[in-house]
Amino acid sequence: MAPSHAPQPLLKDELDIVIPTIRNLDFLEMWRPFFQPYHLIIVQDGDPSKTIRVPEGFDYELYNRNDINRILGPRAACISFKDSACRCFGYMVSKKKYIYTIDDDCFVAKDPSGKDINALEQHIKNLLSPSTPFFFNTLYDPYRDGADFVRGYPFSLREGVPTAVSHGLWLNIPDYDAPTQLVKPLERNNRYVDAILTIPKGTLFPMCGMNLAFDRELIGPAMYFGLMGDGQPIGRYDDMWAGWCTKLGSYAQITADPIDGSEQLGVCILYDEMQVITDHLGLGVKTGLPYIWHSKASNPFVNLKKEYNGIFWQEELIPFFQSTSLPKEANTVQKCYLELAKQVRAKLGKVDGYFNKLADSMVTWIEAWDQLNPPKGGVATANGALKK
Ligand SMILES: O=c1ccn([C@@H]2O[C@H](COP(=O)(O)OP(=O)(O)O[C@H]3O[C@@H](CO)[C@H](O)[C@H]3O)[C@@H](O)[C@H]2O)c(=O)[nH]1
Ligand SMILES: [Mn+2]
Repeated sequence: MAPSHAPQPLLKDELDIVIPTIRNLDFLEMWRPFFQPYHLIIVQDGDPSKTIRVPEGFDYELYNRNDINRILGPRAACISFKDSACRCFGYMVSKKKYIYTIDDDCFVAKDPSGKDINALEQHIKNLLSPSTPFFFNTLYDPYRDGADFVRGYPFSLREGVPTAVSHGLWLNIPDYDAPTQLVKPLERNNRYVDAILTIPKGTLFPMCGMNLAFDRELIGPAMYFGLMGDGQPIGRYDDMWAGWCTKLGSYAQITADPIDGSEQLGVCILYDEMQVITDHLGLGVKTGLPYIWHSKASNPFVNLKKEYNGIFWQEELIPFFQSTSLPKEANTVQKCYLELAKQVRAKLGKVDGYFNKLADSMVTWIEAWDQLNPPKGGVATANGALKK
């Protein structure tokens, strides 16, 4: 037990750590100094009859497929089986403001000085400091110690905007797709870049779920990791799908009512349960530090089988996301997401019938999210109805 004068770990009671696993949780021993004060939500994938041992001393809740089916009933169909996408169930059942998700083959990395990297602490700093999506700061994150806004950076934009997502990176095994893994089987990432960047507005990015944190109250309902894995024609695009939707969902382009003739930029953000589209404020997404040490290269041939449709379809998906805009009535994350599901069905259904199923799952996800996370003052009932 830490002495009472010891500083409390940042966001100790406001953050859950979500871990998808089809293996074991031995990796937690290495993370114990950093993770032990926090609550874990373990999503056990695969055979629910298998017992996953959680190392002593961790405060956790563990859900297997039987639990997911029991809690969500028919809506459980939107949670992937036999794919790391199952992790998003943990986002839904959490009651905390922040989420950190990490894979079970990711370990504590060392910085160039040889010091263990507390990835969780860095993610929290990233989320608690603003982002700068509207104007690029060439000296990287201006809010870090030892950095600032450079000359020519507009003072009107230096307040920055709330950060919704913190995307960490990986030393050793990088998150390459199967073709790249196949041609570069021995490549390891040994390059530690001491930088945190805000991803500019209107720019999509390939979000990896291996080492990721986000503000659940700002963007949680958009963090659906899609319908992947068992029974689906695609896998290992779970985090990519969520990243595209989330980045788009961060900016609800208001196509109506321009005030001064310019396009209003609006987002759906939650302020104290009030949902506000705010002009000129977006939600920031940061990438860069912290690094984790990724130890396991999954099998590139197995990955190729899972990914090939994603590699093919993404050439149509990216233009879809780049050209999508949301109506001004979409004034909550849930409404943004449901509008997006409509457009997925209308515009991607012709790419492949799978996208009709995915659009349905997106709607089911929001229904399940609202079932488990009723607005304050309402009580969720088993069938998802809201009891006042
Ligand atoms: O069927 C499954 C497979 C895996 N898991 C758990 O998910 C994570 C990631 O698994 P793994 O380390 O095998 O996969 P990678 O290729 O290294 O991961 C990258 O690809 C993404 C897949 O979408 C993933 O997010 C990336 O990090 C581990 O915790 C497995 O135990 C699972 O639950 N079910
Ligand atoms: Mn891995």
